[in-house]
Amino acid sequence: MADHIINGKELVSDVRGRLKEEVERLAAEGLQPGLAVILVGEDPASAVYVRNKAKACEQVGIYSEVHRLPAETTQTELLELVHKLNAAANIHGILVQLPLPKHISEDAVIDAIAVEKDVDGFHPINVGNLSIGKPSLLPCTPAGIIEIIKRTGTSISGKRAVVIGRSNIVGKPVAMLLLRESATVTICHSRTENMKELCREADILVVAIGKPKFVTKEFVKPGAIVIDVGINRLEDGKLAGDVDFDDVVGISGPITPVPGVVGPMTITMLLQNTVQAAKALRS
Ligand SMILES: Nc1nc2c(c(=O)[nH]1)N[C@@H](CN(C=O)c1ccc(C(=O)N[C@@H](CCC(=O)O)C(=O)O)cc1)CN2
Ligand SMILES: [Mg+2]
Repeated sequence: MADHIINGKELVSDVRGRLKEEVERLAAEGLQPGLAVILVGEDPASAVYVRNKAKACEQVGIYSEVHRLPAETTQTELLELVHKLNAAANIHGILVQLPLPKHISEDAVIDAIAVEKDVDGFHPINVGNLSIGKPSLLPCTPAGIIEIIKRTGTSISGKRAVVIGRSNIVGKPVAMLLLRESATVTICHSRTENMKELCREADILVVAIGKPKFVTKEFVKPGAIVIDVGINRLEDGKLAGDVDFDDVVGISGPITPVPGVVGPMTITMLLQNTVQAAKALRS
């Protein structure tokens, strides 16, 4: 593999190794971080992500419990479970896997999670704290993206960063985090005019638009770091990112393949948030 293809296995095992050591130190002090994950319904992709989260917890020594609820679960029943977990002393992080079935309001459920246990960083108070630069639990995919960029040795301060996508889970928070690192940030979306030209100015290009192979080499400034957040299942069953990797790899600087980097790093940041929440709740 070309040396500018970012190696997710190496990155993830390094960060998880560090977290495992920290969890061991906390255990010696009598604290075991605990995560509760709630999965409603039978979405197969969500089931895989939840299984991977539980496995990752086990790997680093975090206690985890998965609450698998039927698709017909009412919003009231789900909120009751969230309230119970908010009060549970052995649980420091609560995560409700998204998407939820249509009859449940995601906003109502996220609002019900105790702010200090919101290890997804989706609660409006955590989102607000991120935007005004106060310490908070950060959303996992955006936090992972910053970690990936830093670990390639790319400096962010003063650089032009373009984010394609304006979702609440990825596009907006990653733009806020890049701004916090003193990048000059542009957010592009479906209505953006001259998107290729804007992207070609980017030293850092983050793509989270949900369209397979949308970004081709015409979008990329030579040497730019390219972070692909897309996970698109193609008709042949293969996964594709939002970046046309084969087209872009010859011109970009460090680039993330899909699968293998952003997804596993997202789960790693969830572990990190759970440890952070456990330490904050203890003190
Ligand atoms: N409550 C949340 N729900 C969702 C989130 C989230 O951060 N919190 N993000 C996504 C799903 N997600 C985590 O929950 C997630 C998606 C993908 C991966 C991952 O490891 N992807 C692999 C490919 C996996 C595959 O084969 O399908 C990769 O990129 O290498 C991890 C987590 C929406 N919901
Ligand atoms: Mg809904």
